Amino acid sequence: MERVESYASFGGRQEVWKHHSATLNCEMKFAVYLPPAAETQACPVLYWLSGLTCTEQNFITKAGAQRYAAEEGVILVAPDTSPRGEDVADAEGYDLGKGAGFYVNATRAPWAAHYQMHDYVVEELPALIEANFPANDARAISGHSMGGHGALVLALRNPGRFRSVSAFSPIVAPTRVPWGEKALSAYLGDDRDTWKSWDATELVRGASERLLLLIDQGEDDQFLEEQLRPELLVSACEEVNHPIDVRRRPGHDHSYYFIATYIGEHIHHHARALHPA
Ligand SMILES: N[C@@H](CCC(=O)N[C@@H](CS)C(=O)NCC(=O)O)C(=O)O
Repeated sequence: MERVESYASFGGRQEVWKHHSATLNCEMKFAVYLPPAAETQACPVLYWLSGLTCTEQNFITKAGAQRYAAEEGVILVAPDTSPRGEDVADAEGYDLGKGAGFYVNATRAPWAAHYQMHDYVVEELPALIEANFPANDARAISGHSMGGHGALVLALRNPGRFRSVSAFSPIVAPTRVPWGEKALSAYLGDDRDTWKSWDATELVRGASERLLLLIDQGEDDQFLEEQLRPELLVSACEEVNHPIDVRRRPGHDHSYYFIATYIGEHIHHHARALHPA
């Protein structure tokens, strides 16, 4: 593992590391923000999953999250959004292949050789963070758009693994919208039954844990009606009495300007779960 960037930030450090991922079978970068509290004690970790086209850079350069993580004593970890490298399969378009791993474990060629983002984010990355940084095993997860889908699905698939979950502008029903249908058919094949275990609106129906789903959604988001459709998750939650809090924000779009406006509220929400009284 090698540190490739390091900056002072709000009394702590913003770093970027690269390492060989055994799960993804390639070299990966991830960003880690260490709050000042991490100099003297082990801190809990909030994992952030970015959206389509992003790398580990978008969140750390645009969301302004470091100020809140410093105040709350929370480590932030932001992985890349797909495996990377010349021998990693890719496709035309920004919504499949590199930059579009969808946080699933692919089962189909040519994707399965590297596209195992679920296992990377749930298993390999936390093990690496908890062994090499001043991190304890209290974990939370959040993300944006494709990464909001990732946060919801990873939390719902892995009860007990995360103490809290939230999302900005998530793709809540990938089995029913164009971005999701394109990615899931490529990574998993044409049998739509196999897609359901990667869809938050399906998973919530069988959830064994009642983790509150905190969601922020801009009402002027250009992807709201075709790709995101938060009302589908709200109905599924109502059917099974699963707690959900969707905060609709007038005037906000899909961008990091929206995320930066409300990220403090999300980090506060996670900090309350991560630092039990
Ligand atoms: N219109 C965009 C669609 C992709 C997009 O909006 N990506 C969002 C996540 S779904 C994002 O975070 N983009 C990078 C950024 O804003 O920094 C494009 O073609 O690049």
